[in-house]
Amino acid sequence: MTLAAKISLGCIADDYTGASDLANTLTRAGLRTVQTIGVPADDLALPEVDAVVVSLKSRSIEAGLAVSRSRAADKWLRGRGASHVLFKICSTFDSTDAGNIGPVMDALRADCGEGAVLVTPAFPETGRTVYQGNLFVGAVPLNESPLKDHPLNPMHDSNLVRVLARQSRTQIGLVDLATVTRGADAVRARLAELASKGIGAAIIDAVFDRDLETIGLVAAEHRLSVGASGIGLGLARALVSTGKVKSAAASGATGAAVGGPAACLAGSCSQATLQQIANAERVMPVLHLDPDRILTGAGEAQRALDWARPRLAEGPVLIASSSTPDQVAALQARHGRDAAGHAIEQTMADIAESLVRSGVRRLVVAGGETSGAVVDRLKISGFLVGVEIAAGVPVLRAVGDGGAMLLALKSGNFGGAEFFSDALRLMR
Ligand SMILES: Nc1ncnc2c1ncn2[C@@H]1O[C@H](COP(=O)(O)OP(=O)(O)O)[C@@H](O)[C@H]1O
Ligand SMILES: O=C(O)[C@@H](O)C(=O)COP(=O)(O)O
Repeated sequence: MTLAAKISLGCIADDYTGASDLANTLTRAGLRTVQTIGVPADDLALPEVDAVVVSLKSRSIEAGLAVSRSRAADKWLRGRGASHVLFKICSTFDSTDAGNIGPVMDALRADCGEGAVLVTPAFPETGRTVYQGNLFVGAVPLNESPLKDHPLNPMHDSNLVRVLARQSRTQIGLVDLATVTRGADAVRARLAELASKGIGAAIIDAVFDRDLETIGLVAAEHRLSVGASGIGLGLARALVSTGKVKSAAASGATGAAVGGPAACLAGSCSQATLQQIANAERVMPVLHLDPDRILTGAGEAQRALDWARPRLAEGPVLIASSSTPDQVAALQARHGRDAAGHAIEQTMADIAESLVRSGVRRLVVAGGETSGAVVDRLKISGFLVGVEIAAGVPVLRAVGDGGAMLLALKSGNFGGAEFFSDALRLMR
């Protein structure tokens, strides 16, 4: 990989949609940013950039593996000159008591010798705010939000000090909103106080972007932070305001139109995606996969391809495995949670691979794990960030040898009611 100058900000994202969300935020804040899939190969040619977001698919894997992959990414980023690394997690703190936020944070902290790490999933633009250590999704606490029904990591506790303490070996403190409101010096003093007590990480409250700017100023003086796109925004603005990065036009990559057939794949079962699929039915053909047939190996991918191929010449199609929480729970009771998730993800990857072989060059994928499985199968090595479709979701242009291709990787919870047609309109 040819990165001429040293990078100013290194990021490790625990899933691919999260990575594109962060890359979008950094780009819009003026940082020239590239998203890589995994730790880049040495021969990957990329333009000169300020920030690199290494995308891992480490959110829902065994904690030890998540740690080793994250450490490898961290080593690579620091080797390219990144003095600060942001570990990008989900704005809804998606994790279980086994990890992987705590174990990865502990390992990265030990590697860089950080005192107390600032942690916040706040991302006000998408309604994620943190107050007194409690995460709110819109107007409701995390444990009352649709995340309570997530297929892989249902979230039942909105108090992140408690949630992170269950996953981490270090004690977890709190930097409250009153302190953040007093400014960067107050945050610095509180963080030093926590570190002096041996507290290794602190959830920090943030409700507005200005809170994240304060947090970013302090975080940028440290080696490591943990959070979602909001803290990315704060870090990027801090790097620009302190002159460490010369702000580029916040445009994003353009490029020649790609054209050709377009398809959408949805594996997210979030409330937002279910609504987006229902709305897409009015404007494009939609095929609902039968999850039981996927689990019993009954040729569901082939059925989907036979359905899609003759329709592609007429316009975009959407193929969805998504079901309601009751249906997800019933399927998982019959087949097991991990087996169900894995089989459906791999079927989505099978379908994506065959669609691309059939000429599809514009692909919208809904769901973080689903996007990970699809992008891995397509062997894409990285993305340049294009225009924003919705908060947290940019158009992505694949880099590498696979030919011109545009993708949108949508976090299950993101996007407006007409997301699929909004995306396709911008993916030319
Ligand atoms: N009908 C279904 N029943 C059970 N699990 C499903 C179904 N459809 C998709 N899944 C699985 O649910 C998980 C959704 O996660 P993900 O793709 O990350 O979406 P999100 O972005 O909403 O978190 C994936 O593992 C996917 O394979
Ligand atoms: O921070 C966020 O909410 C997103 O960037 C993200 O990580 C979403 O994860 P998925 O919903 O699993 O796509």
